[in-house]
Amino acid sequence: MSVSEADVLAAMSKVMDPELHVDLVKAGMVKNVRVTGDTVKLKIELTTPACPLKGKIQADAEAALKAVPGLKSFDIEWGAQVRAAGGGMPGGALLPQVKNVILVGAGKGGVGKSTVALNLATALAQHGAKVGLLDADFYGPSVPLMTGLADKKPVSPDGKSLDPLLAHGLKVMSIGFLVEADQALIWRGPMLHGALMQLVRDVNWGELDYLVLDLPPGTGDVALSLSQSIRAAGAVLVTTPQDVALADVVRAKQMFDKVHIPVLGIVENMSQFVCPNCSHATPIFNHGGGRKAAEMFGIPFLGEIPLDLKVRESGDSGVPVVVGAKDSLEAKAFQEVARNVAGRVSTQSMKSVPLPVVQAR
Ligand SMILES: Nc1ncnc2c1ncn2[C@@H]1O[C@H](COP(=O)(O)OP(=O)(O)OP(=O)(O)O)[C@@H](O)[C@H]1O
Repeated sequence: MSVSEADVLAAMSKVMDPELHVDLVKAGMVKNVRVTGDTVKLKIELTTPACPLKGKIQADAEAALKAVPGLKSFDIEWGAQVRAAGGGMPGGALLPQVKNVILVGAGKGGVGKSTVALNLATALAQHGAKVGLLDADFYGPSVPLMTGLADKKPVSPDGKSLDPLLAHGLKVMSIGFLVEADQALIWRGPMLHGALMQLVRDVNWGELDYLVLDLPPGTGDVALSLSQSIRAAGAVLVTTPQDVALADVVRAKQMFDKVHIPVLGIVENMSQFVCPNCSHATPIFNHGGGRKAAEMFGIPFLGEIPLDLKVRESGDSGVPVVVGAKDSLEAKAFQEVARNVAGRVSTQSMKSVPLPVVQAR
């Protein structure tokens, strides 16, 4: 019995991408099908190199090909092509080469937002994605220290734009590179908006799959400003597990809803302290509150990061834990968060993401 390309495509159309809820053929993920006699070669192009469900998709695709009558062998080449949020329309006019802008926000300070933003960005880059990290935490930029770039300054190739600095596979820009560390930063209104637009528009980001943007805590000003000028794939909310932090996460979610930025999910940071000697887990700030909040909102829970000395030390030393201790429990937790975020962003690429209200200059 001879096998045709149509037989192979019919088999692949029975395989669902469990995250996108669409079959591989409809999602345009099946490429280069070449049937020769009773064997087939094809390429499956995932929507992110950090696909959280690759194992399941691979098992299902292989099972479907094994069930094609007459097909004796197959060779699947795996690849990934990150798609732009908003059904192929990237970050808006200000960021035409950035496929997905991911905001990282928190209802209040000190919950580990910058730590999550940095490790998320780095983990995505470790999968092979092109990633930028923009520290827009005007009131306490910590990315220069956390990336080991504290004594560096970005240069301008043309007197107008700035080249981002490079660290750990990321293109990095921070408001902290542009102002002195001890300068009192009293940003408000138009000044804040202007500086933010400079960081977004006047940086030579080049082509990026993901731009991870570390927001200042709590305030709605920056989120509002961004919602008016760029198209974000969505926001990741970081919280610690105790009840008082959860009240802040509720406010943060309401703020993103108000400015029509989809919330991709919640990360619980400083979740439990796992003793490095006996592995006993102590829920210092309680445990499970992030998941509870996610359930309450009906949004995904993206993962929990343990409270650990390594994470704090890595922040101070300029080497993120996903690089410096990449096999640790903490690094694995960040990697899982990154895969889950990438999966959620992929689902946004199938939907239309709200357009900026105004194209700011
Ligand atoms: N899981 C963790 N375990 C141990 N220390 C952590 C963890 N997450 C963050 N930290 C530490 O907590 C401190 C605050 O973290 P970070 O600066 O990321 O928080 P933030 O929410 O961005 O704060 P801010 O609102 O001030 O910008 C840092 O010293 C960081 O290294």
